[in-house]
Amino acid sequence: MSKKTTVLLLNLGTPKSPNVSDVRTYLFEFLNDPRVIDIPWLLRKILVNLIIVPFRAKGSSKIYKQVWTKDGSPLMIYGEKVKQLLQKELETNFTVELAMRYQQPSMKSVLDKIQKDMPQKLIILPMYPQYASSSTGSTFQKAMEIIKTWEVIPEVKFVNQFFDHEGYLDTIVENAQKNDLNEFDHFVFSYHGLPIRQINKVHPNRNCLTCNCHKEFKPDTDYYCYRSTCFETSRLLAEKLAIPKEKYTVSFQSRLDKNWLEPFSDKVVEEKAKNGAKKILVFSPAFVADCLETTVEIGIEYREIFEENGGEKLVLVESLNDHPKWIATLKDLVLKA
Ligand SMILES: C=CC1=C(C)c2cc3[nH]c(cc4nc(cc5[nH]c(cc1n2)c(C)c5CCC(=O)O)C(CCC(=O)O)=C4C)c(C)c3C=C
Ligand SMILES: [Fe+2]
Ligand SMILES: [Fe+2]
Repeated sequence: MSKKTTVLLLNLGTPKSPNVSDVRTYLFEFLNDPRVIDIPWLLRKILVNLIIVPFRAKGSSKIYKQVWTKDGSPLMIYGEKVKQLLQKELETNFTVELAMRYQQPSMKSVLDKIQKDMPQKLIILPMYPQYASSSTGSTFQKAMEIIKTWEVIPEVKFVNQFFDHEGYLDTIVENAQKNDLNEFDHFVFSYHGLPIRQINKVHPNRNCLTCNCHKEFKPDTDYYCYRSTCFETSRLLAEKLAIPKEKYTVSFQSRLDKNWLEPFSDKVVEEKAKNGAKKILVFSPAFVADCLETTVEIGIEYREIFEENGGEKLVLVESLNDHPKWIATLKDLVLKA
């Protein structure tokens, strides 16, 4: 007999609307997460509530207005689509739910609903291909805080990451191949950045920036090192697309300050243009759906930087969104869990 199973898909979350007050509420919840701004409590309260949020809300709201569609935020729209498509793909003993780590639909409200439905098994699947404490780790912590209070705790499975899943990689490859790859002078794999101190917490006995975990992926020691898995994801994609080593760069975007992972994507794009690259293709493998960081940051801001510095064409590989191969990948991850 197959078990009654609930699949909980998760993503970061997005403001209720792009208006300044909703963006402020979203940033306030997001950045007060101790796994996101991982500094002592009092310092975080001062930094986030008196400096970052007040200074950032207006600018972020402007950017959210650029990404917003008549149906809302793309991250939410694709989340809902993926939930429905995955539900269709799975047997009737599976129920698929969607929640967001911050804002709505909240993890508490969706997990309350799941608790009432009493599944025998719960699969928690944050849609982040590479593990990071601030994304996947935070989502699991929140889920555990809620589930630990339940009278009946069902069998719970966590899907920690899937950067090396063939289906995930092949979906990106297929999207990239919608372009003529011979046309490009250079390829950039741009990942969401992280503070360096967070990366170093993963392997506290050595410095990630001076060790070789980006050159060679060693699962025994580096399985949860975000920097290492980002480089490994890029190597796997480059191999599938036959892109030679010297033709691609791995970089990190969306930094909040200078102590984040380097090289910074905006600087790479600028430098490539200054060094004569005319056409570049940018991948965003850390994001499974179109969002502010892809559509606006890469698609608009980096394109401008590239063109201002002598480049002609920056093309962004579209996100996995509702691609049938991505839905098949999620199905496989669920069935394997
Ligand atoms: C890939 C997964 C993500 C990790 C890891 C991550 C870490 C992280 N992010 C911030 C700060 C911000 N991120 C913002 C937006 C944003 N971040 C992710 C994903 C990861 N973040 C996504 C998918 C999005 C877009 C959401 C959308 O609705 O489109 C923002 C808000 C936008 C802005 O003001 O720039 C902030 C702020 C930190 C500090 C961090 C880890 C330390
Ligand atoms: Fe982020
Ligand atoms: Fe590392």
